[in-house]
Amino acid sequence: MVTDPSARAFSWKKLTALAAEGPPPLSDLFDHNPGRVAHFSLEAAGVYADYSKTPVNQTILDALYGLARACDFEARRDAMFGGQRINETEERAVLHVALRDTSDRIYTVDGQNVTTDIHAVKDRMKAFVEKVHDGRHDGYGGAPLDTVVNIGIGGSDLGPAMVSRALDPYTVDGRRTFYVSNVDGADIASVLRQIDPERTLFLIASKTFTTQETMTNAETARNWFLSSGGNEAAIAKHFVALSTNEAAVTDFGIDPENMFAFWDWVGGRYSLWSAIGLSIALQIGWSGFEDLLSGARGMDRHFETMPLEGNLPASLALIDVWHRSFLGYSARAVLPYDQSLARLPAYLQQADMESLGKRIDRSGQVVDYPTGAIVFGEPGTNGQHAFYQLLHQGTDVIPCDFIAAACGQVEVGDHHEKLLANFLAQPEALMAGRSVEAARSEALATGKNPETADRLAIHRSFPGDRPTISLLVERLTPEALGALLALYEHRIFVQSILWDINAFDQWGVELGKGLAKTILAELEGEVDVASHDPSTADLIRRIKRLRREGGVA
Ligand SMILES: O=P(O)(O)OC[C@H]1O[C@](O)(CO)[C@@H](O)[C@@H]1O
Repeated sequence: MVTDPSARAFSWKKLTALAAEGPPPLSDLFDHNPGRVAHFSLEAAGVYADYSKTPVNQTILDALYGLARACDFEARRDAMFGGQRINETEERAVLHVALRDTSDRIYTVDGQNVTTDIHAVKDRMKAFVEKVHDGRHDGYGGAPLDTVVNIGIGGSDLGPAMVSRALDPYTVDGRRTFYVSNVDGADIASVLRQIDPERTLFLIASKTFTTQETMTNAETARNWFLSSGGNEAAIAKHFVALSTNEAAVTDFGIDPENMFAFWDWVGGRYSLWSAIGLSIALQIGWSGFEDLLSGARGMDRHFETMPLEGNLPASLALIDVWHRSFLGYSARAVLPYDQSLARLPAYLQQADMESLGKRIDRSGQVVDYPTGAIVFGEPGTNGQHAFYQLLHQGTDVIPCDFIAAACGQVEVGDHHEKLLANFLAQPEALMAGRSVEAARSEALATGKNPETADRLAIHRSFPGDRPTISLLVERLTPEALGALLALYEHRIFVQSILWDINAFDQWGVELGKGLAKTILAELEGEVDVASHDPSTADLIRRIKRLRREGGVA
């Protein structure tokens, strides 16, 4: 589907040849060019990225830029901002960028202005947040609605839940926000135990309003509300829908007046900027939510206007593709040195892996190169005491994103300096490593006898040469967070351009969903289970028996 496949093939071949020479050792790169940081770092919208500790030199970077051009980077980027239906398998435009644009620019899809609709919903959201905050919209008994429970899953949960946690210090006094996602009843049960129905606003967040987990939890919340003092008339005050599907919202029993809409051109995993972000706005106030949007807008402007060579999301994406498709690194760790970003890895798992976990290209052909990497992570320093052993000494090379804010949202004693010291030390250690000889000397220096030092040296050595990208903001404000998230969104999009895959569909989630429906009927009834493979059939029978014996079925 790229306009000039031969140019793409030429660039791909060139990069394959460069990779075959072996990635340049990081220490050599710094030895040859001590000023390398200035050439291999960029700043945009308050986010600084140092990618000098990745195995790229100017020749490799130029070849990657060449590949991006051959893949129509600019045209594809412009097609997104232009509202073209670049999500080809769902025949949808991809315009989450329009949600955060406060300028007077008009975005269109098929010639239809979508900006007016965006403003209309935002105006309603703002008015609603203000009414809840000042008590004009109160609970059925006249108490303030100071508790929000967002019920959603995937993009209708991960983005808002991650932002809500990240911006906790910006919470309007006295407000509490909970997120329920899992169909496991334990999830909603633990939230219901902590809330008062008279003070709680339930946001039922679902793009389709058909998702099994969300509808089940919404039903449970409604039953609990009705059995805990609320009545049918009070539902209108306490239940709000965030969705694209008005018919399903009405069927569920929520008045369309209590629905905040968004549109099919907002992908689920790109939806926190839409009505799906209502829980964030209720938590931090409307102006805080606008600051989040405006930070993202800053990154959008940079991404849309900056030529390839200075373009931060594009440059990081090129390195990702170099790592994944040419050097064969199959995973990437996301390591925020910031406890408030504890849910960022989970959010990025959906954003990245649901977008890039594809093996069919845009022309319907099976690709012959690796695409999306496995994304995982934990906040530093916790991860250091868990899986960093493998990052430092394991057999796989796993590129890492290290993320930090120079100033803590909360500065307690010297905690933040200690956090930052670790944020700086780990990438240095991953790059520098330690030779067997240095490990032996260190063992001797710590009092080991020569025989023990000899024996342990190899175990205490580190291969080094492990790539990292360091991302730094001044402080994790709503603006900075918005910019950081938009950076990741565009980085994912650019990778998809280079791989010629659709970053905006998710057919891979359908098969298991469908089968679960069939199995549910079998678990709940006396239906024959012979239609499954022998292993699944045996598990179903075994579970039914255990549930009978356990007294729950
Ligand atoms: O918002 P909905 O329609 O309930 O969907 C939730 C999630 O389910 C998916 O469709 C598949 O997991 C995601 O893309 C989406 O974010």
